[in-house]
Amino acid sequence: MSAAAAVGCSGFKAMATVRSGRSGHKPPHVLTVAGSDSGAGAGIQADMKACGALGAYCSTVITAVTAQNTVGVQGVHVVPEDFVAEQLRSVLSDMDVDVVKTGMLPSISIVKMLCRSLKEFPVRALVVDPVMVSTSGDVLASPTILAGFREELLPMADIVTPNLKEASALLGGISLKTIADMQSAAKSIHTLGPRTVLVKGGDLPDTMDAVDIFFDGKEFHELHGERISTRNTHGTGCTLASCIAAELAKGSSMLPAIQAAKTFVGNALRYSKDIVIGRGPQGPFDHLFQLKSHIFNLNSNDHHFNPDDLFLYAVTDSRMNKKWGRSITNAIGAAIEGGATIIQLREKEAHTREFVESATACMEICRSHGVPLLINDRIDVALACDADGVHVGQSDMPVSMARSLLGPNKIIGVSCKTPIQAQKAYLDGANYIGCGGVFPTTTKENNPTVGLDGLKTICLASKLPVVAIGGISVGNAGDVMGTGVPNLKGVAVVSSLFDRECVSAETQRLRSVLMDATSAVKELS
Ligand SMILES: Nc1ncnc2c1ncn2[C@@H]1O[C@H](COP(=O)(O)OP(=O)(O)OP(=O)(O)O)[C@@H](O)[C@H]1O
Ligand SMILES: Cc1ncc(CO)c(N)n1
Ligand SMILES: [Mg+2]
Repeated sequence: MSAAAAVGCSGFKAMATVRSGRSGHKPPHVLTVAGSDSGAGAGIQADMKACGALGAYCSTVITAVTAQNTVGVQGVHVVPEDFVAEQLRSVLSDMDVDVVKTGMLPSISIVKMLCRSLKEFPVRALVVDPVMVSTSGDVLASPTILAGFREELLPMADIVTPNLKEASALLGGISLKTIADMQSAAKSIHTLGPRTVLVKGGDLPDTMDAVDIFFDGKEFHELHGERISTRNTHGTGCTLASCIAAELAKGSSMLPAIQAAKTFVGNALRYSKDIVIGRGPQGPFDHLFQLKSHIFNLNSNDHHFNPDDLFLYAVTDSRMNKKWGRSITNAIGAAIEGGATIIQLREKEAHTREFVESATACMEICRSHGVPLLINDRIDVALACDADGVHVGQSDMPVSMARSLLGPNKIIGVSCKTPIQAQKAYLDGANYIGCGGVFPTTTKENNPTVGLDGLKTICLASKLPVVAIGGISVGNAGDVMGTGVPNLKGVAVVSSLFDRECVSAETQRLRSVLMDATSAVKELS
């Protein structure tokens, strides 16, 4: 059984904070067992930077020292097996390691000794990057380690992350040229014993996207990312595996960990695409870009998106506020008081200055209540007031562009009327979709409705959580939630809250209708 299967990956978070014997805070901890890269783009150096950037502590057991630069690998000095064992003992006997990540393991005896150490000191998850050949084509481990991988290390792994050449080597040298080849390779490698497999497509020829294939033992997931045109891709593989390890150590389950890792690599490449380090063909990238770019800054107060936030989604409308003589801050304050779980500012007429000022004031209110605030359409306003994200329509800025401007941590929602739009939203990196208009509404002109049947069809096609919108009120919200589709997480409303005299009382009424409908659905299922 794999290391994490014994305790269950999803239980990480609860355990991570209580394990330390001493009082105080134990950071998530990744141990990397890998080789040193003197050029510092890959290997141990990449692992430490990647884990640090994602907020995990990284200890290091060095298996080999390489003389390496942007031209290639000039030399390899293997650390004696006994001394690798001693390093492992030093770290594992003293520190509470959550996740072990392996990189360059230069000999079969080191592979076998590592497996013995992991049996003596079990950890919660094992991430195996089966480093054999770098993208530059240099051989980093002798083919004799393949037997050690197949027989001992892979059966203990929670995930193994071969690139195309490594996947081919693990399977006896078969050729891998297409996504279909990658899928069948992932399935075959799974039979060697790892709990899950990620075949990385960074080196797949003739692809517009950087596509990786994840196989969890049952299903395939195709992970797409924009292919960044740059020479600085040295160390992408090490970084991806370390990011997965860091996310697992922080408490994530596997698929979200991989998605976060892929987003990190894509953003790092994008940020570093023009940096020049070294004279050779393949340069390192900047793992610490988040320190330099506010756009990618992970240290902001961003609200971590939880699909349940979509339960009662209040969307403001300046005309209604004017009609009832309320300020926007009073309107959202009342909605939050009544139980709104997320707010969107939809200001189609406001001047930019006024919009930024009121959005900043709303942000303060929302943050103090732990309720996320999104801005409709205006990425610039969302950035200016450090909102939690944006909601865009099909004719607003494309989701992929909004994602690269806002960075990986902001929430992006997109309005979808068709299954194709819903699928695209997922591939482009949105967090949720808004589906509608479900019923006719006066808030939005010329808005064809999809009805409850259309809503259901789109929910079933969507891999993202869905919030229903359009003509929803206390009278029909029960029917909407009563459709019982699992990824329908809530309803978004405008006039049924804000075109009323008492916003907080209306919000409360709607909340109780939604609660009743969801408990009725739960009872039925
Ligand atoms: N140019 C690129 N743009 C975007 N993503 C990329 C690019 N190149 C690689 N990736 C992504 O980086 C990750 C690592 O994949 P890759 O196939 O390059 O691994 P690797 O060959 O083991 O890396 P290396 O040997 O350079 O450390 C994958 O998620 C892949 O899709
Ligand atoms: C030390 C080391 N580990 C892994 C890789 C794979 O990129 C590399 N080039 N060097
Ligand atoms: Mg590569």
